[in-house]
Amino acid sequence: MRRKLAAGNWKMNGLAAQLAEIDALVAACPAPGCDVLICPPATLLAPMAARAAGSAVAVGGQDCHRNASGAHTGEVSAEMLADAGATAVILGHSERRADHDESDAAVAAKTEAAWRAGLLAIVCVGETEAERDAGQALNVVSRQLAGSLPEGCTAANLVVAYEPVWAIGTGRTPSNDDIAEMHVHMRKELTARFGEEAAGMRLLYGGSVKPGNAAEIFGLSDVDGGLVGGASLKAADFAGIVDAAG
Ligand SMILES: O=C(CO)COP(=O)(O)O
Repeated sequence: MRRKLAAGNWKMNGLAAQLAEIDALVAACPAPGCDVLICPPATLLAPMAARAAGSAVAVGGQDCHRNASGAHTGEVSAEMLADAGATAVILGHSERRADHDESDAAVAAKTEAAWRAGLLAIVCVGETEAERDAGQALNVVSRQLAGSLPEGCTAANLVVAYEPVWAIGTGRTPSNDDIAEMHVHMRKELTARFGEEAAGMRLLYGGSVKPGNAAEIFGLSDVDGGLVGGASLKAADFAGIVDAAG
C-alpha cells in the first residue's frame, strides 16, 4: 500500500512573514493520514525546517545543482539543501525546463545528486497543450521518464509528478479519465524499467489542484497524491488538500 504524499511547491513566493503559514499547517495537521511536504524558496528552507522540526510536515528544495560544491555562482547543491533541513527536492519542474533549458539528461544528473545527498527526488514530467492536442501526451511523458530517470530508481528514493504544463496555474485540469490514463501509463513504463520496485513508487498529479478537486483526483487509479502550487501557500487551503489525501 502506497502512502499518499501531499507536496506543496511555493515556487518564487514567500518572505519570512509567511513562515506563520507553516506554524498554522503544523497545527492543522497533527497526525495526517499522508506524508506532507512543503518546498519553499531556498531562503526560507532553514527557518521553515526549524519551525516544522518534530512535526509531520517535512520541507524540501525546488531544484539543486548536479555538483556538491564549487564555482557555480547563484546555485544551490543538494548537500546544501540537506544541510538546511530538506529531505526532498523537486527536479525538472516544467518552469525550470522552460526558463533554464533543463534537458532530460540534466534532470537525471540532478536526480543522482539528490540521492548522493540523501534526498528524495521528486521528478516532474508533463506535456504542453500543443503536444496533448497532437495526441502525443503519452509519448512525451514516456520520453521524459526515459531520459530524466537514472538507473537505480526505487520506491524509497523517487517520486514522479505528472504536471501537464497547460494545467499549471490555469485553473484547468485534464479529465479524470486522462489523468488516470497517464498515471496507469507511467506505472507501466516504470515497471518495464524498474520491475517490482515500481509498484511502490508514488506518482503525483500536479496542476490546479485545490481543496475542492483534490479528493476526486487523489481517488483516481495510480494517483498517489499531489504536487500543489498556488493552493499550498495558505495553510487553510493546503490542510484541506492534506485531508483529501489522508
Ligand atoms: O506547478 C505546480 C506545482 O509544482 C502546480 O501549480 P498550481 O497548483 O498553482 O497549478
